[in-house]
Parts: sequence; structure tokens; C-alpha cells
Amino acid sequence: MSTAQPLLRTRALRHFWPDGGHALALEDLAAARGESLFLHGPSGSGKSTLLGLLAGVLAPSSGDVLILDTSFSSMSAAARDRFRANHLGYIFQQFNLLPFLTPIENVLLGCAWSAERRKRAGGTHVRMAAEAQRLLSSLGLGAHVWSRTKTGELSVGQQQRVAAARALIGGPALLLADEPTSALDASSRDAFLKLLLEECAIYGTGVVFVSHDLALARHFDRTVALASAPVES
Ligand SMILES: Nc1ncnc2c1ncn2[C@@H]1O[C@H](COP(=O)(O)OP(=O)(O)OP(=O)(O)O)[C@@H](O)[C@H]1O
Repeated sequence: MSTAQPLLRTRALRHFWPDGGHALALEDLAAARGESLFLHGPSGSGKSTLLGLLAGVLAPSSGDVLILDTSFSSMSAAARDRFRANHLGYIFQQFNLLPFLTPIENVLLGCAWSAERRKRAGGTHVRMAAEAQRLLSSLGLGAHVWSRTKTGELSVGQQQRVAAARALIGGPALLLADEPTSALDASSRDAFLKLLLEECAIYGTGVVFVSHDLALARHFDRTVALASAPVES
């Protein structure tokens, strides 16, 4: 793993929820640019919590998260939003797409808040739309679906592809994915993951992919396990 260009590092990271019931304590984690990590653990072990910490939408109780050598704790809320828009893509478990927009319109939202991402996606509306189409095609969504169908009318597997393209457009440094394949059968899941990781490789995008399904681990450079038991504060 290269130390010259660290993608992410965590330092003594701990997170306690206000009710005090559960906590996350993580051994220090590091990933190089372009590296793909598979994060697994049973339900309730803190996978989504960790993704929230890595995305800077949750502040840790103690310890620190650094993305591209930059600590979220050193940033104002506005700077965090900007940093996230520029460098992070997120695929949510429920996709969080806008159902009345077309797939292309949904994908373009992925770079709507970042001039850097728009530039990397081509800069002009025409070029960005072409890049959105390329991504959707590469991720297995046929041309007949792109522009005319409302995203809410697509199947789960098709929506998953739109969500992935939205997260990837403009080449974020880090893609965070929260069980986006849980509704798919095994062969569709494997095919989708292969395509997704190929696109990440094209962009040089590193990945933290969360799942409880260990069978998916073989697609990734490295596996990180979260323990099931809550830790003591
Ligand atoms: N907003 C919250 N307030 C209080 N506790 C929370 C909150 N969000 C999560 N937790 C608790 O933190 C623990 C870890 O939750 P998290 O959603 O991170 O687990 P997970 O591994 O992603 O689970 P799953 O696989 O079921 O999605 C759980 O015990 C959960 O109840």
C-alpha cells in the first residue's frame, strides 16, 4: 500500500450514541488511493455508523478521520459539505434517488454541488450528460431506459445502477457504499459489483463497501471485520 497518497486514515476512532447503549471502537484503518475495502459485520455492529463517520456526517466521540490527509474535525460545516461534494460519492442502502427525474438527471445530481466534479465529468452540460450515459451503459443500464423513463418506474436493479452512476460521476476519490446490493440475487450482485469496481478503477476511485454478506469479499482488495458485540465505554 502506498503511503505517499493516503486515501483515508482513522485514528483511535470511537463513537458512542447519546443513549449510551452501543459504541463503535475501531482499530486504526488506512487505505491508499484507489484501494477497495470490504467492510462486513453482523447487523448492529456499526457498519453504517462507520460510513457516516468516514463521510463526515457523524462526528466521532473521540479520535479522528482523515480523508486525503484532511481531518473533518478541522473543518467548518460548510467546508465539510464542500469537501464531501468534491471528493466523496455515496451509494445509500435505499438509493435516495429522486423518482420523478430521469436516470440521467439523477446521475447529474452527483456533480451538481461541485465545480471540480463537473469539470472532471466534462464541464459542459452536453459532455456531462454524455458521461452520465457512458456510466449508466458501463454499469449495465440499457440506452432505452436512460432519458425517457422516470427513475421511480425502474426496477430495484436498475435504480441501483443509477445510484452507483450518481455516486461515481466526476470521479470522487472515495466511494462509500452501504449494502446497495442487498435486494439482488447472487448472480446479479456479482455482475454489478464487477462493473462497479471496473468503473472505480477507471476513475482511480477508492471504495469502502459495506455488507453483511461475506461472499462478496473476494471482489475487494481487503476485508475489514466489525465485531458484533457493543463495546464498553
Ligand atoms: N441515531 C442513532 N441513535 C442511537 N443509536 C443508534 C443510532 N444509529 C444507530 N444506532 C445504534 O448503533 C448500533 C450500530 O448501528 P448501525 O446502523 O451502524 O449498524 P449496522 O452494522 O450498519 O447494522 P445493519 O447491518 O442492520 O444495517 C446499533 O445498535 C444501533 O441501534
